[in-house]
Amino acid sequence: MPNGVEFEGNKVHVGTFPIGIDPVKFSESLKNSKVQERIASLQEKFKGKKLIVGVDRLDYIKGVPQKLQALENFLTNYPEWQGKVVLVQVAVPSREGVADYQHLDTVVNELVGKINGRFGTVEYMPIHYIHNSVNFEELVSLYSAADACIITSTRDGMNLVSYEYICCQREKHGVLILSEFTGAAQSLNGSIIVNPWNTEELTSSIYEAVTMPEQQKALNHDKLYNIVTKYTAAYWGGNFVRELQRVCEEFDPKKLLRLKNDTLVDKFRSSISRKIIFLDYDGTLNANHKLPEFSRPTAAVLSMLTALNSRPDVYVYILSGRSRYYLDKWFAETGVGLSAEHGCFYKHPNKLGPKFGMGELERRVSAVDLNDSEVPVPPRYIIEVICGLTKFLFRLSMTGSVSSDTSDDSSIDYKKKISSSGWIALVDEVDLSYRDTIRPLLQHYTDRTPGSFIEEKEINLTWHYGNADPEFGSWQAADLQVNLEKILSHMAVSVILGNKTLELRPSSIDKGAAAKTILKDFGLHLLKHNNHHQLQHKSPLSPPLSPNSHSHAQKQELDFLLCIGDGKTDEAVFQVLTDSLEESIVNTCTVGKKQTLAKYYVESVKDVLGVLGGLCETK
Ligand SMILES: O=P(O)(O)OC[C@H]1O[C@H](O[C@H]2O[C@H](CO)[C@@H](O)[C@H](O)[C@H]2O)[C@H](O)[C@@H](O)[C@@H]1O
Ligand SMILES: O=c1ccn([C@@H]2O[C@H](COP(=O)(O)OP(=O)(O)O)[C@@H](O)[C@H]2O)c(=O)[nH]1
Repeated sequence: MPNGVEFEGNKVHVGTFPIGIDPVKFSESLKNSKVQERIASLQEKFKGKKLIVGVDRLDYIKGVPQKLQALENFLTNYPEWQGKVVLVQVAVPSREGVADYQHLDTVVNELVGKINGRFGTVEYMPIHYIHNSVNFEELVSLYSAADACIITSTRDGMNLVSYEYICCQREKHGVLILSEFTGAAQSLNGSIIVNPWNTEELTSSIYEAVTMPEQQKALNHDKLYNIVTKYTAAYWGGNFVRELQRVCEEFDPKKLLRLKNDTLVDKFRSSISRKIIFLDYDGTLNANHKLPEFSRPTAAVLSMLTALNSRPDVYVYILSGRSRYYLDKWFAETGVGLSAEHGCFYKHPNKLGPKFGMGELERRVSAVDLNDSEVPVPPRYIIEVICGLTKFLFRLSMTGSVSSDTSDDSSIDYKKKISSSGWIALVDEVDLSYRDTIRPLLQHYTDRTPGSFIEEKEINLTWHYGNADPEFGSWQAADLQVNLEKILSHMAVSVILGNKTLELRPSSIDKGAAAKTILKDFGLHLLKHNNHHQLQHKSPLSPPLSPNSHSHAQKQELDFLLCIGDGKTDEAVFQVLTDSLEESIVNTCTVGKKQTLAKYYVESVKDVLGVLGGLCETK
């Protein structure tokens, strides 16, 4: 799940930072002679009785009436404890001008009167009610003298009283009864956790607290004390600041450099080896359109792509989430390389010829040529019925696969399926039935979100809500995402958040995998900075190289790479390029300032076209 949002170049990060107390302040105060005297006097006063303490603001979230009712129930159910259990309840006045709080005050007063009237005697008063704040020494003395502390909040962000009580119980090892609805309940393992709405459970917890054997109390206390003295207020502060620094370092828009056309052109001009250009499509080469099928490339884009790709040693690829259908339809005339459906399929630029990229081992195994009718296929939202045929043909393409059984070489990371139209499938035995599982849910949201629609590609499914009411569409998308993640938790399918889209694709493939495979098809010696993609090139034909010789060899094979993309899916490409290529070769660039793995940014699609135009003009 995402733990932050980005808005207009700022990042808002959400984390959990449980607050603590200053334990030293409490332990020091217990050494104070006045406090020691007060503790002794309280012990004397309640000698022979179990003293339970409650300390709350008189707020309706603190569950004070629930606590009193449980005490009444306890004294009723366990009459042998009448006269032997006392509750000292400190109720600090809060928001006294507000009607609800005034009502709560009345309810609590009546309950205290009722219980004291029912069980009280000349010698015994079950509830000592202090409707006031108490000073620190008195508070610490009460905490220390009490055999148990009871907290019954129905909602409470943290609740520090629980921490303070434990801190003052080094001697007695008193029992903590703690509502499950407090933040503290998440950490304070060793307390009796209760639901304050369940009077019977609360009643039993009081019984358990007053009868708990000493050994058990000591064990529980040790656990609790360790937590309270480790996760202190100082720890909280340090943790929070560290996290703040980490997030700021990770997301520092100042570190992101603006891509300078002149510098890039200089690098391009001085390149003497191969040059690769990876470009995303939607949002990079074309501003978004409300309907995907209308977002076709302009003549200017097509002519720049053609011009760049026809230069010797320049290889242009469009790495897109689009279907093969649209990519072929729109870019065939340019001859550029393509990757469709977020890495599921790719094809090399026409000028490299049909067999380019097939390694020695793969060449030995004949790739079954498919009928070209397999591609292009119109997308489902245009002609629904074709889907079944697509599925069938896709499975057919699998039969032309280079099976791992036929290869004893681990250097082939993906089984490539190649069609006569040049497309290579990186998806390996994808079980397309995931779409049948997901489709009804997408349809459910489509029916309820006017303007939304489902785009069916060969492998991926995309739910578009760009035409829906913006607020309602985003609301529905967030809801759908939660539901999808529940269903997909046991499936190898991922949800990607796009521009007004939710896309479903096989988890094993992304644009980064396609980029890496393309680089490997060029026979590049990829560096191994980390294992992000775990696809390491190990050609049986090339001897192992040291890291230095790798980067040297790499520069001879490729000395300029430009990659521009605007979306989250392009980040996977930036990651792969950063990990596997020599830094001086790579120019990664995102569109719009944001948190990114790219080194550079440009502001807009117009700027991207400016960058490409600059390269086209290079002599
Ligand atoms: O990887 P990309 O080339 O950026 O493709 C990503 C998706 O692009 C398309 O959707 C986006 O563009 C549409 C047309 O401008 C727009 O209506 C939609 O809101 C965008 O998300 C395409 O329809 C998807 O299949 C691609 O995965
Ligand atoms: O008479 C009193 C009783 C309690 N407290 C303090 O009030 C705080 C209550 O914090 P808690 O997180 O338990 O609840 P909140 O009132 O913030 O919801 C604790 O630090 C108590 O020591 C106080 O200052 N005076």
